Order: sequence, then C-alpha cells, then structure tokens
Amino acid sequence: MTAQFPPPVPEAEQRLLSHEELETALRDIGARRYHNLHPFHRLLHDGKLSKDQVRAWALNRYYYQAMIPVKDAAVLARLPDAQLRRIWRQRIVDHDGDHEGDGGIERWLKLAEGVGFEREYILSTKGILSATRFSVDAYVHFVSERSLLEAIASSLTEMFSPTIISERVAGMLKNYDFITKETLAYFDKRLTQAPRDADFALDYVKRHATTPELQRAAMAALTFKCNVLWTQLDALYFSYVAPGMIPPDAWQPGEGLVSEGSPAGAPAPFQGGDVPRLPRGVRLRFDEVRDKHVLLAPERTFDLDDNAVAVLKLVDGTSSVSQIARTLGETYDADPAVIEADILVMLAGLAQKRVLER
Ligand SMILES: O=C(O)c1cc(C(=O)O)c2c(n1)C(=O)C(=O)c1cc(C(=O)O)[nH]c1-2
Repeated sequence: MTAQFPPPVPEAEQRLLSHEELETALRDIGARRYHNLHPFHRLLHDGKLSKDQVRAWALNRYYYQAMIPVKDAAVLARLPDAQLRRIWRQRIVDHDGDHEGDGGIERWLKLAEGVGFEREYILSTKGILSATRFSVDAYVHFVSERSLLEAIASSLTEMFSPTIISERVAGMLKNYDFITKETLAYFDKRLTQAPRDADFALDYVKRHATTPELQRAAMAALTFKCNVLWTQLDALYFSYVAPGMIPPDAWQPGEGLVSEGSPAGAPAPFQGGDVPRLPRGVRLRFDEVRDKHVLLAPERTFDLDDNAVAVLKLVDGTSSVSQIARTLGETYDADPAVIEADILVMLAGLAQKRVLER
C-alpha cells in the first residue's frame, strides 16, 4: 500500500483574509452550525415540547448561565490592559448583577421558577445532565487554556443570538400557555447586551487575527463554541425527547418542583387569628437605588406593591391578621372585614413563596 501524504492545504486557506472576508467566514460558521438549527430548538420554539421537556431545558441551561461569569472572569484575568478589562467586566456585571436579586443569573432563576422549579433545587445543580456539565466546563477550560484571541473568538456565537432569541420568545409565548412574558424576561436584556458584546469581540478578533494561522484559530474557536452549544441540546434531546434515556441521577419529571396547589407541602391558608411573621433571614428593606420597598430573602428579592408594603410594615410577629386589618382600616378609613379578606389572599401568596410564616 502506498503511503498516504496529507493533502496539500488549498491556497485559499493560507491567504490572509480581509476583515470583511474574515467576518463572512465567521458568519458562515454560524449559518451552518449555530444552535438555532438544532432539532431540540425547533421543537422548543414551535411549541412541540411538553411542559416537562421545557423544564429540562430551563434547568440544564441554568448551568450554562451560572458558568458564563466564571468563564468571563477567566478571560478578564488574562486581559493585559485596564481599558479592555473595563469593557469585559461589564459582562460579569450583566450576569451577576450589582446587588442581590439583580442580573442575568437571577433572571434565569426566575425563568426556571416560572416553569415550576424550586429555587433550591435549581441552585443545587443536582439534576443537571452530565453532558451539559461537560460541555459547559469545556467552554470554561477552553477560554482559560487557549490564547486570548481564541478565548474572545469563542464568544462570537453571540453575533447570532439576537435572531434566535426573538424567534424563541415569540414562539414560546404563542405556543405554551404556561409561559408568560415575565417568565422570559431574561431575554429582554440579552437583545441589547449580546450585540454590544459581539461587536466588541468581532472588532478585537479582526484586529488581532493578523496571520492566516491566527484567523484559522479564531474560526476554529467559534466552531468549538458552536459545538459547546450544540452538544448541550444533543444531550437534552437524547435524554428527554428520543429515545428518552434519562441518565441515573439526572432530573426526572416531577422532581424539584414547587407543589402545584396540592395540599401536601403547600402552606395551609392563613386565618384572621394567625400571627404572621417573617421567617429567619427574610427582611423588609427600602431599596434606595430603586426607590421602593423589597422583601429580601436569602439569594432572592421580591418586588412589593404598595398594599403589600403597608401590610408587611405591620407584620411584627405579635399582631394577628385581624389586628393588622383593623389598623389598616383605621388608617385608610376602610372596612376592616374587606381589608382582612384581601390580606389573607396576599399573605397566602407570600407564604407560598416561603417568605412568610406564622
Ligand atoms: O439564548 C441563546 O441562544 C444564547 C446564546 C448564547 C451564545 O450564542 O453563546 C449566549 C446566550 N444566549 C446568553 O444568554 C448569554 O448570556 C451568553 C454569553 C455567551 C458567551 O459566550 O459569553 N453566550 C451567550
């Protein structure tokens, strides 16, 4: 048998591409390999998934969201000048927020809670597929170990995300009755954040990929990242769509969910004689920045309307619901019985969220 020599590299691949040609080549990678093309996303957007399959997506993707700032911190640590770090650090702020209850990770938690999960279960990352973890961790390792150019180029999938996000939000709102605009609020901010980040990264890649080898490394990094996204959906498809082989220890439908109105686990309704109080670690606080009261609980914040604030100011651990209703009746010159009926509903809602007990 004659020895096989590697085929000669076509001349086109060795040539230094112009900035426009490089951008076209990068966009072409997205056009062929971005995760909008994955069958799982097609099913998700077209309303073809069951609620449990949508839950599996929300739960697994939480791990991606949670690790993005870890990935960005790895990039940040390697950026040599303050000007670049100032720009890149915004990505971390976007995901982590500036204070508790703020930021993209928090909004993703709300999304996952919106489809029924308990916050503690999501945060524990217990039910996440190993394949999700492997893909996401591979992304973090990639940006830590490869050149800065490759690390930055790997974020360029964000060039393609606004289109898929618009399609996803419109499709999911139209096709699933359990999805609301509030549940998908995570994506609102991404529509402006992603193009801003992608513009910066694209400009950086164009300026720093100054040889054919570096240009090819940038393209390979983007291809790698497309695969990071694609394999996460492969794993979801395999486990929860077809053949539907859920690995041991991964989330099983029914696990980690807030009980839906079932008496088991749901707090019993409040009565007029009950004395409501805030559980340990929950506080009513005035948020100076937003100029409103919020209820602060470990790892989450609840916005409150004026009525809830008026009631919670009177929740002192000694006054009963009826006493609170009487006080408010005097303050607002209203029928305490009517107020009490309203308060009972409101208190039940807070108890359901585990930020009020008796
Ligand atoms: O919804 C999506 O399809 C999608 C895609 C991508 C992406 O293309 O990597 C990101 C996000 N969302 C996203 O929300 C996000 O925060 C994000 C950060 C990054 C990154 O690589 O730094 N990609 C993405």
